[in-house]
Amino acid sequence: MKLSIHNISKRYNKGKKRALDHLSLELTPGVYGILGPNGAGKSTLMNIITDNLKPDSGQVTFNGQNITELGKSYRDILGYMPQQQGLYEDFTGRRFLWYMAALKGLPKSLAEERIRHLLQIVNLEQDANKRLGSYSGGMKQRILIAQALLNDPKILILDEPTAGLDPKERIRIRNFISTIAMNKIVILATHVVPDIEFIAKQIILMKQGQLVIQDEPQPILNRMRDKVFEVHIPVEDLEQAQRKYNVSNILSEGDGVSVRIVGDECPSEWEAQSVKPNLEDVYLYLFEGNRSFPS
Ligand SMILES: Nc1ncnc2c1ncn2[C@@H]1O[C@H](COP(=O)(O)OP(=O)(O)OP(=O)(O)O)[C@@H](O)[C@H]1O
Repeated sequence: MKLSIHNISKRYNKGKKRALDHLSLELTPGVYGILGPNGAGKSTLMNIITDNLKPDSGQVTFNGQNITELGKSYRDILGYMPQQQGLYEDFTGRRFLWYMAALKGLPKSLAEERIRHLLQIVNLEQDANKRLGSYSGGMKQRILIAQALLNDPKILILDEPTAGLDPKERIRIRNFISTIAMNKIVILATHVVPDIEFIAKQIILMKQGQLVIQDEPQPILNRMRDKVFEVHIPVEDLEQAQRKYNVSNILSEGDGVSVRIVGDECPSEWEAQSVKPNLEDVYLYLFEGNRSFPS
């Protein structure tokens, strides 16, 4: 199973605003984490992959066939969880799933079985008859994931699935995504960087409509070796450190602060220690520091 994005470009505002610029990707089963600052083109890409938006040039193919030509048979294998908005607050969780199953054209008997199964999977059986308006943020995210899974999709697209959740719910949703990812192409766009570091087979980093990097987490982290440092400094020096360096984290420690710095050069003002990079450091290095990896 392969989803290919071939050289896609897209502009808005009569060509004035460039959203995607000759983007190409190859996706096979597994979780892909899409990361990029606001305006990088993530939503535009997802809208094109879901065939809700036409690119100006380039094409998306599923197993070699153009998705536009596949039409309904492509939509039948697609599951999409949009960002949380416009939930039917008066619907119960169960009624919402029935409604979405009808929109997707699922036969009644199949819908009944899927809804029962999915309510169990997302752990909302007990709350299925409560109004969505009374659901917590995490419960709403879970019912949205459940609706995306109604047709047992081969391609699952999740837009910010953990937005606004507390850490416990985030971990739960993250683990849940891992377990349902088997034999599916899962595309997950998020600003919550640590969420994908642990579950993504590959990370896709985008900036200004272009692909910065598509690779497994470890090789990306390896490229950050000797670019992340920790210094222990007095509080008075913090402002100087923030002015001069890309600071990724500050931790109050005793009578000073421990500061995590991302950059090409080891800070010389203080005694610095090189530390193990994480994906947040990569994000900061590429996007806040406006740098690129040497090829
Ligand atoms: N309908 C539209 N009309 C005009 N410009 C648009 C439209 N949709 C997106 N854009 C612009 O295209 C660029 C890419 O936007 P897109 O929403 O795809 O990025 P994103 O990475 O999803 O951003 P975010 O993280 O903020 O959701 C941005 O500069 C945005 O302002």
